[in-house]
Amino acid sequence: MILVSQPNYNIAVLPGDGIGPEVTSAAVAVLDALQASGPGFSLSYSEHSVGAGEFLKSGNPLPDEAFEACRASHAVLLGAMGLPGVRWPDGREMTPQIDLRERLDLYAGPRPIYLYSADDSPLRGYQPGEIDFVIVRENTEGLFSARGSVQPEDRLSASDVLHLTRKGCERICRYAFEEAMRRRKKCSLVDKANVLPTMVFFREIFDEVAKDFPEVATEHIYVDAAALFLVQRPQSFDVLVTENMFGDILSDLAAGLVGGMGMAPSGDIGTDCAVFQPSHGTAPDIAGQGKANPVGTILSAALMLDWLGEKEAAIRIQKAVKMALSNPAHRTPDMGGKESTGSLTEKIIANL
Ligand SMILES: NC(=O)c1ccc[n+]([C@@H]2O[C@H](COP(=O)([O-])OP(=O)(O)OC[C@H]3O[C@@H](n4cnc5c(N)ncnc54)[C@H](O)[C@@H]3O)[C@@H](O)[C@H]2O)c1
Ligand SMILES: CC(C)[C@H](C(=O)O)[C@@H](O)C(=O)O
Ligand SMILES: [Mg+2]
Repeated sequence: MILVSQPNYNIAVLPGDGIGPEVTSAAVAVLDALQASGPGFSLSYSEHSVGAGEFLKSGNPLPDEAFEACRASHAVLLGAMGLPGVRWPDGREMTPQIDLRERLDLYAGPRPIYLYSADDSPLRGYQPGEIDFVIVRENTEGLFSARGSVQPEDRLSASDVLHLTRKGCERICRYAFEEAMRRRKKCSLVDKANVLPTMVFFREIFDEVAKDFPEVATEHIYVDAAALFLVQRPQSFDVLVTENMFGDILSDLAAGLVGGMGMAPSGDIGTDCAVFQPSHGTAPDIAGQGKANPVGTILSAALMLDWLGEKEAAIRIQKAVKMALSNPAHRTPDMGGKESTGSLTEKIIANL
């Protein structure tokens, strides 16, 4: 008898705050159902407390034990972190997701946007799949790198510096072009090179990297126009690459085109470490009520499997989501439906 060993992936699960625990349990339930069908690999989980709730307990929103578990795992599945009332003394919220991105060097933030059903979009006339693009957000520098900046005590002014490096711009552009090569071979740089010298620099590097990808069509779009075109003609986009803060803002706008925050998955990807989480936050307005839309987190789990190399399993989850959503009644309240987080998850599992 020949025993073939199958890979086992250790997944650090960070439920976090607000609806985070509800949506991560939904994604883990889908992964469990997938595992039960014998996909040729196994998953083991370790759960860690992080976020605003953990800060209130221990004084640290990202305890060393949780951080080390993330570093040592094959991948991390995160819910959401932060609560508007829990802040550092300088007034900023606890945002340990940024610490994770920076400390683990998770420089690429792919945020795929896909329309599952015409009625889910506030835009008229788009059929399923006709809105299909990915925002590649630079995750470790840009305006966010100013977050620890010390402000003058006189309270007469305040400033944050937008910092970009050649290394950071090159690697995010290369990631975006590689993504475009796997997709429809178009890459749009979203910048503000009409005003900011940092963005002239970003554009120069984008154009340099583009030379290595002659098959990919390119364009430069100012970020304000990009917001307009995303609403007016989202079908014209394939891959958009942009600075950290611009990517944060545009990815919420883009989620709105396909049904809202609950429909938008994301990855935070480094060279040998990655975190997967929905693009949304902790939604304190609906937390603990079973109303959270689990789709973004379930699709993030699919991105995780894809990144681990389990592409077939990732596609099975994406297809199960597609089939479940093909029934218009299968919607949570944010999308006008009556399903709970748990009942929609069951519908997805039934289609696996
Ligand atoms: N990645 C993260 O962990 C992350 C992302 C964004 C915001 N936050 C934090 O979350 C808190 C709330 O922020 P916010 O209100 O600006 O953004 P949010 O994304 O939590 O909520 C915005 C709106 O979308 C709705 N929504 C979000 N996710 C949903 C889901 N899965 N199902 C149904 N409806 C959903 C909310 O009910 C709310 O109306 C803040 O503390 C913020 O810092 C965390
Ligand atoms: C909570 C916040 C720090 C975070 C970000 O801005 O990166 C979130 O909005 C996101 O989009 O992941
Ligand atoms: Mg955001």
